Amino acid sequence: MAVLSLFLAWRIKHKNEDAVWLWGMSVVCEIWFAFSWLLDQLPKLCPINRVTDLNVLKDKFETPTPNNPTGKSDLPGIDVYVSTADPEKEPPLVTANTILSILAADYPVEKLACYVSDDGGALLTFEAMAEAASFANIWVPFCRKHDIEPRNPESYFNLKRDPYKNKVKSDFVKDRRRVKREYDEFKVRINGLPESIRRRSDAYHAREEIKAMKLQRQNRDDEPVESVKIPKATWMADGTHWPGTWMNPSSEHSRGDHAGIIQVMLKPPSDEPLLGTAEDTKLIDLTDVDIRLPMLVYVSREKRPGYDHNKKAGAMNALVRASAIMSNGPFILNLDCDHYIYNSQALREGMCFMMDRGGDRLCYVQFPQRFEGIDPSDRYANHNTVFFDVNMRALDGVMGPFYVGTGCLFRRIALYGFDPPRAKEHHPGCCSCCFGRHKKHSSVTNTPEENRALRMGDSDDEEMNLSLFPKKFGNSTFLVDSIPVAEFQGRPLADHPSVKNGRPPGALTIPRELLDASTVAEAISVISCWYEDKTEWGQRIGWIYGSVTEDVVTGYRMHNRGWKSVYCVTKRDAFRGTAPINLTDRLHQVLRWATGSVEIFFSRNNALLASPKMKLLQRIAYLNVGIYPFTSIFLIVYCFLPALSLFSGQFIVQTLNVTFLSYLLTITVTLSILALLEIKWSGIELEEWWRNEQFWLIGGTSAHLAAVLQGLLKVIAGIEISFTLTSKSGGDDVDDEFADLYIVKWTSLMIPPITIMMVNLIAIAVGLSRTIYSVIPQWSRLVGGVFFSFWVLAHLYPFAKGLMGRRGRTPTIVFVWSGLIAITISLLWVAINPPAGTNQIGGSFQFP
Ligand SMILES: O=c1ccn([C@@H]2O[C@H](COP(=O)(O)OP(=O)(O)O[C@H]3O[C@H](CO)[C@@H](O)[C@H](O)[C@H]3O)[C@@H](O)[C@H]2O)c(=O)[nH]1
Ligand SMILES: [Mn+2]
Repeated sequence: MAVLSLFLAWRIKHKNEDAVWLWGMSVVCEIWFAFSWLLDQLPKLCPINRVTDLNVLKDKFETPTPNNPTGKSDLPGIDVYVSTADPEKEPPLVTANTILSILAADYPVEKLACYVSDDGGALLTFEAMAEAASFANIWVPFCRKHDIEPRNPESYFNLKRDPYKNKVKSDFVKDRRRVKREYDEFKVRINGLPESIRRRSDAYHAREEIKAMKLQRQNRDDEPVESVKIPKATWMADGTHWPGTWMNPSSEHSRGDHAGIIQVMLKPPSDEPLLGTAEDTKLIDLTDVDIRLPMLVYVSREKRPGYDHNKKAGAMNALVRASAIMSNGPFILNLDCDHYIYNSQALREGMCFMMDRGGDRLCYVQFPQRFEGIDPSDRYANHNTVFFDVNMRALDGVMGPFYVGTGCLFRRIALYGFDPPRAKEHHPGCCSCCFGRHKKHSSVTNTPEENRALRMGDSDDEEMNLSLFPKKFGNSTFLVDSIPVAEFQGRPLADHPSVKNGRPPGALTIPRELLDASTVAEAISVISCWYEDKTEWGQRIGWIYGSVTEDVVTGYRMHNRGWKSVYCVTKRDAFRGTAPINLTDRLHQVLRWATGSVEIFFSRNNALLASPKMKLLQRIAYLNVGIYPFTSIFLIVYCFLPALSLFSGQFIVQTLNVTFLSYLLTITVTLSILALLEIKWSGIELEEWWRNEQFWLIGGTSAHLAAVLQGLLKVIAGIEISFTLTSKSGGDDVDDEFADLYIVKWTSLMIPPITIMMVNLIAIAVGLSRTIYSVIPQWSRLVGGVFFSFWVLAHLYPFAKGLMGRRGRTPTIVFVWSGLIAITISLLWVAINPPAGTNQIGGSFQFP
């Protein structure tokens, strides 16, 4: 920081009189870079590491005591939410596998409930989920019997390592073979679903048409028969109409509007273990294996024209309400449809923090996102390790990591907009980060039982006011009654007023008889599209609306109330998902994230407006999230500078003197040391770090600029921003796993980086030829420009590779456009500033 400020001061004082424009542009950019570097560095000042101890959790909650002689688990309930939106981009097989990994998770079955949100309302997804529910009957007990990992069948059966290692049970070989065969059949059924739904629907449709025609003939015997038009529909196997969309939401037959649908696919299990027998399935012997399955519910919220559905945030809020009525787990795990549970103990790991001493002040436990199916060289920095293993982990030492949309375990009352307990006792302002405390052991400890009223609202004195609940949460009394008004360690206390009404609030398990038709009907009413009208859903309650990165805002709101979050890095990855490895898809993903950031920047959720409960460093971290896309403007200018300097024969400084060079050297050396430190601390590799640098420039010059423009359009012209889903590959093609990497799809996002590359290449050529053909070649003048040009090009190398495709098949349009632009710029330059101009050949750019 010291060297940087001295350097900037020197730069400002020492104008390049020969090229003031070049000097001015570069100094402005450098000041911005220094500022954005600070925003990125400061939140890393108090890094910590955390470790969990699952045995302590077991000791405390699952060991027999005099009060609990059987040692029946006393862990709190968890509702798991899985979001999917389009069966074409998100293959139902992928979602089905995720569901199976959740149903098989190592957590007390009666405490676990799984909700699938299908924003497409597609029959295809619905039937795939039903198939998964049925396959779970063999898959889940098999996993329990043989301790299978991971519990996602597709990944498990594709494991490269020896499946028989460490397996002791004698019938493992036989069981595995049988389950594998079942899984293959399951896959065939899932993959055959689109065809069978189409055929079935066509058949029903034809039948209906004939019926209608007959009817018409009977009624009007003498009139000629006209053809009967019946709107096409999707038919379910039992011969009833599917109330959702036709085949899939993006098809021409539907605009995605549909009724609200809830289907309980697996009923809540019995409270006591249900041990299997040898005959339970004719396939494998399940003697002494618990064969119960967690509850599974399919939910598709209602969609109607004229309503803003608020993308994923809207879908999640519908689930929050429906699940409050159906199982009301005090904790909520959120997963994208492609993120499955890779470590069956993951839920317990998260619970370690939630149930720890002081854990009641945690709003969520975020797990790092880990990815599969990425090309070995990770060309576009998809693993994002610098973010997940440096920034997020470091932030854990302040108020906690951001919420990143998936792999996050929430406390339900934090989502409801309540304040953390003991909010008043906490002293804001003081940053309690400390440098000595490097290891925090998380063990589960007793806290004195206390009975706390929960607080809500911006003013500190606003006590809980029950009469305001319907206004905030909407009109469902079921829902309002399910809200705990007092809690202990995330669990509602038994003295909740609604107990008197006969419904156990926040019941850890719902008794079977409670999940009756009226409960489901109530749950359907809270997923209707008008339910949120004039309530605080999306404003202060639940997932927050108004940004395509709903995740960041939602977490921000909680930190803003004084909640803390925790980052849970497990030895064995907790969850794993997929990421787009195609350049275009990746750029669009980065574009969405950056646009979301710009939306946040121009909203009331800008970190500059944060509450005093937000710690300074945390605020800086959030400010950084909102501001980073704007760096693109300066980055693009800076990438053209070396070229401009080559064309003009000028440089950003008047002379390459000792002071300038030693500043440059010191800054480079300190930055390298810093990078080394981060690499050492986080355990990432140098290559990953370098990929991150490269993609920072690629994204910075393309997607981030577009995001700034889009964001400005939204602010100025009110143009809404859509959510472009990233396609998830089915992972089915074994021969060419990374085919996606080589597909070249044109997008206008590519124009700026291509232009930068071309201009820099031409500039090197121009500079080189001018030096060669000049009377007295001044090689030293060339060096600076060429060096920095190469530096820019080195960063853009993965991008260039991406344009080449596999066999160098790049759309000609790419070359035509970029060639044209590059030539125009060069010509323009030559016209303004002829290269042979004598006025510049002086000592202006020489080594001293
Ligand atoms: O209208 C919508 C749009 C999206 N989704 C779901 O949102 C998830 C994320 O979409 P994806 O295209 O996979 O986005 P990614 O860029 O991979 O996701 C990251 O970034 C998003 C914010 O931009 C977060 O919502 C995600 O959780 C986070 O993983 C998927 O499960 C979708 O099914 C919906 O349910 N409804
Ligand atoms: Mn995703």
